[in-house]
Amino acid sequence: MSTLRTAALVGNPNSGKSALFNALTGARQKIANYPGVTVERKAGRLVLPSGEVVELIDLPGSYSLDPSSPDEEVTRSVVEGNFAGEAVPDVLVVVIDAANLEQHLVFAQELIGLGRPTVIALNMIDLAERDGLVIDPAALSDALGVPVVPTVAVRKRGLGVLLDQLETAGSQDMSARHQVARLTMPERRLAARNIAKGAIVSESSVHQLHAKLDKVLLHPWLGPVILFGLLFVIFQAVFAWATPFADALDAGISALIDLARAILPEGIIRDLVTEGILTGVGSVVVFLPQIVILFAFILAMEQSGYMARAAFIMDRLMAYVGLSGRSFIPLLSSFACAIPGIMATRSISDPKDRLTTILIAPMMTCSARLPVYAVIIAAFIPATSVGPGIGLQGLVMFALYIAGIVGAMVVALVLRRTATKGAASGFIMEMPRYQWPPLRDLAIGLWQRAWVFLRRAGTIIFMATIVLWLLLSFPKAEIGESQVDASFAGKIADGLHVVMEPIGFNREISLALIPAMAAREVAVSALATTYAVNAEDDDAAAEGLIPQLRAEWTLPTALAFLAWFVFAPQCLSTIAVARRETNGWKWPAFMLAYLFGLAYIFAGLTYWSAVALGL
Ligand SMILES: Nc1nc2c(ncn2[C@@H]2O[C@H](COP(=O)(O)OP(=O)(O)OP(=O)(O)O)[C@@H](O)[C@H]2O)c(=O)[nH]1
Ligand SMILES: [Mg+2]
Repeated sequence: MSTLRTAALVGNPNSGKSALFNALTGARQKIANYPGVTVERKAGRLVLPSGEVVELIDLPGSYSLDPSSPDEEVTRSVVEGNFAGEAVPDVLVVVIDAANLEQHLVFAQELIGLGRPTVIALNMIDLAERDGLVIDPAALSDALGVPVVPTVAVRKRGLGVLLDQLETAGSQDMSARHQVARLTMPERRLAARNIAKGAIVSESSVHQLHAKLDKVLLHPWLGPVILFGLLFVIFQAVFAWATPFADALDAGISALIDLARAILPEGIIRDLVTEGILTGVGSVVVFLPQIVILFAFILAMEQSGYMARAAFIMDRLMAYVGLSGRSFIPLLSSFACAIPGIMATRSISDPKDRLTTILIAPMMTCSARLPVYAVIIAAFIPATSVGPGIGLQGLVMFALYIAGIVGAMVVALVLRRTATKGAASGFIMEMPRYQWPPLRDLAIGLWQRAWVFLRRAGTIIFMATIVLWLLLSFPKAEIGESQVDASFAGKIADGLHVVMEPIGFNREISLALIPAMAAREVAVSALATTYAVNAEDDDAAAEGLIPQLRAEWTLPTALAFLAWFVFAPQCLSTIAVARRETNGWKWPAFMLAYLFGLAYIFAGLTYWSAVALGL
């Protein structure tokens, strides 16, 4: 039982609670410029000027204490002290957006009305100033009866004063609070308008540029064209810009392998290090530059406010398949990884909308597929240009991403008429303001992404590679027999190959699919290790994965392999999260079955069409 005082950050979505949480506790919670980023309660610690340690809780944004979605339910239960194992927070830090004063004061009053020690963080004061708003915090404080501290969470401005107020919050005068508590919703709205009016000293309209920007970016047909154009550019960049860095990494790994060969005595250990660890893990690590480039774009789009516009543009498209734009943000998060994507569905209020979104999230191309796609594309798709500045490789990558999206939309359409039948719910999302992505946040975000990727390489991929190498290396082959044929892994692969052969998969692919259930990238490291073990001598092994793929695979097989990865639910953690979020095995089992079914069918169709076309 902790005896620390607790303070909870509450307020409307996108007011900067998590940014403030990070600034106060040194944590690295995800922040992004659209509502609904935080979906769970998160705790951290901060130290007051007196030396007292306080537990700070970051909460999902909410519009009222009357929850309309699972994430808002978390906020209410924490604030009201009903959250399992947790007492009522001692202090509420209500975070409001200075440039959206009127809207944010509605919920703020409801919170003040609870009659608990409360401090208001008047956040984003910098954006209010940029937009030509001058606000008088003292007037606001008088009207609300609680301390108001202007802050800029992302620049750590105003934090000292905020901490001082937290220190003394326990001795606040509560006498005026009961008046606020009795207000009805319409009365609160009216009061919010009046209080905001009274606190705004001056206002000039410099919104014009942003309004013009919205006219273009949200235009009925120009908007989608710009969005798809942008996605297109992103995938071109992923290939074009990454090459020099990837080549350098590749050269570094080859040098390491040569070094290991030179210093280690011939034997099992040397083989494990060169064929297993360095070849396997290295084959995935070379994709770091592409991952970083992809995320640089995603983070910039999130922070600038464009992502919410993209959701708005997609809303119409999503309505056709029975989903709302609300699903867009979780689906978009799934491009990084389906796990946070599925968790982000907590901000969807309609349960059937939410379930459908969970079920299709794994079809969004997560970043773990990037190495798989990239290695096959590099091996089989020529690096030619199909137009000014348009490379064929980037185009194929773009097509694979689109295939996932189209597949997901078709499945949603079918599900919404069958398993998760229901009408599409309306879309209400406030558009965040545009702003330049803070460079520091961008750098931190990229660093985190790169670290997640490298950590996977160092843990899951490392372990899977070692296990696979052992299974591939024993029992030892007789003279004249291939090592893979003789090995345990070879026997396992032979079994699975019977099922996979009709869709053009060879034995190495069949084998790689098994460890890839742990993480998709393992498919690449598994292939690299298998070919390295099978190579006749060190020189053949040193050639690298891509020449070996070219030598061993036909083009139809390579294309079928890509099609498989568009659909296959190749990652157990996703299934586990789906189980947690749907409270049972029914839906994850359904997800597993339909995704494997689609993967098999589409890989097969791709293979047979390619063979028929004589590719
Ligand atoms: N300019 C400026 N931007 C800010 C400030 N505080 C937060 N932001 C930005 O506002 C956006 C939203 O911040 P978050 O901390 O994710 O907001 P939140 O309240 O946690 O949002 P939810 O988790 O969705 O409820 C991010 O893009 C931040 O970089 C601020 O004081 N000034
Ligand atoms: Mg947040």
